[in-house]
Amino acid sequence: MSHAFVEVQQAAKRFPGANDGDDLTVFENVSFTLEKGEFVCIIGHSGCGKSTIMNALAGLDQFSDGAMIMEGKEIDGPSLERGVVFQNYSLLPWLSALQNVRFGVRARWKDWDDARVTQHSLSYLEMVGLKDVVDRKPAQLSGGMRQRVSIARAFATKPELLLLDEPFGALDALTRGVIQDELIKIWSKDRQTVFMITHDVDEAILLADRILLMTNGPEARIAEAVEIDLPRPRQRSEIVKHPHFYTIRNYLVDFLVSRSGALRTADLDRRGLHYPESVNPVERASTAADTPPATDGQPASAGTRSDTLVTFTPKETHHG
Ligand SMILES: Nc1ncnc2c1ncn2[C@@H]1O[C@H](COP(=O)(O)OP(=O)(O)OP(=O)(O)O)[C@@H](O)[C@H]1O
Repeated sequence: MSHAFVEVQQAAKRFPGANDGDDLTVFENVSFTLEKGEFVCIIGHSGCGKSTIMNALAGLDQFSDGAMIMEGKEIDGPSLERGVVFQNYSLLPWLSALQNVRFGVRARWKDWDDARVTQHSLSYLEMVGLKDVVDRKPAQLSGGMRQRVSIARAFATKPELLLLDEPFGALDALTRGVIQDELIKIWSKDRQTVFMITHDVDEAILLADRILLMTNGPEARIAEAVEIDLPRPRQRSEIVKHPHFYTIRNYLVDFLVSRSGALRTADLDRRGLHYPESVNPVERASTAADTPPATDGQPASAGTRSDTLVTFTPKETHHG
């Protein structure tokens, strides 16, 4: 029996309630897999638990229930096999860009001599366009440059699983576009497995093989996985011309604008649970639970269970 590269099984996260109140269940029954070499994005409204899932995969947090398995072994703490890039760069401020990357590379390959560590680190800094500023400290770099150092550091250590928590969230649109292109370039070369949080639908379509859609929290879940089968290599200016691009985009936007809240409301009603009125105006406004959106082209399959894969390209049927 074959197993996925990473499997999250029936995960839930609960926090104790304040002042002896009820526990807060952020999410429940979250199950998904990542195949080796796959680029998977997860989207959902603030507070549904995306970072909590990512931190658990990084080994920095634990689920209240459920299991996480990578290559047949339970994840029970941080490991060099799992690299993380956070939104806030997390560079060591007293080290130069090169020293920051060298730090990770040195920890990964302890038997490499200094020249090899430096050469390997420089090659990744060059890939993200920082060849000329490798001796600068983080404070002497722009936000975009700092994030490129973080990405170079994460990829240079060649972890088997890369976890990216909104890595471009703090960047302006132009810089974001440039670094997305660099990320595609570097991922195309190494084909590591990537799990990325983003709030940007266009970014998710540009980068992902699959996008996991989370309903609103508390009591969130993964409602669907959408397969992005636009041809690679993808370029921002080209994919918008693909006949499926806007169908996929409309589907995702509709999920975020209405279905993510409506599905949660339906889940709570089904279970007889009640939370105070949502502070999320989008959720308050939503009504059409379980109704796939009207798009200019319907997906080949659609549903509302976490194991539902939504595709927009009808698969070829082979006869004989
Ligand atoms: N230590 C804690 N105690 C109580 N609640 C917590 C704690 N840590 C996180 N939470 C709650 O868990 C929920 C999920 O947080 P998380 O950061 O995972 O969400 P998210 O989907 O990543 O949000 P965002 O998109 O804003 O980053 C939030 O409602 C948050 O308030």
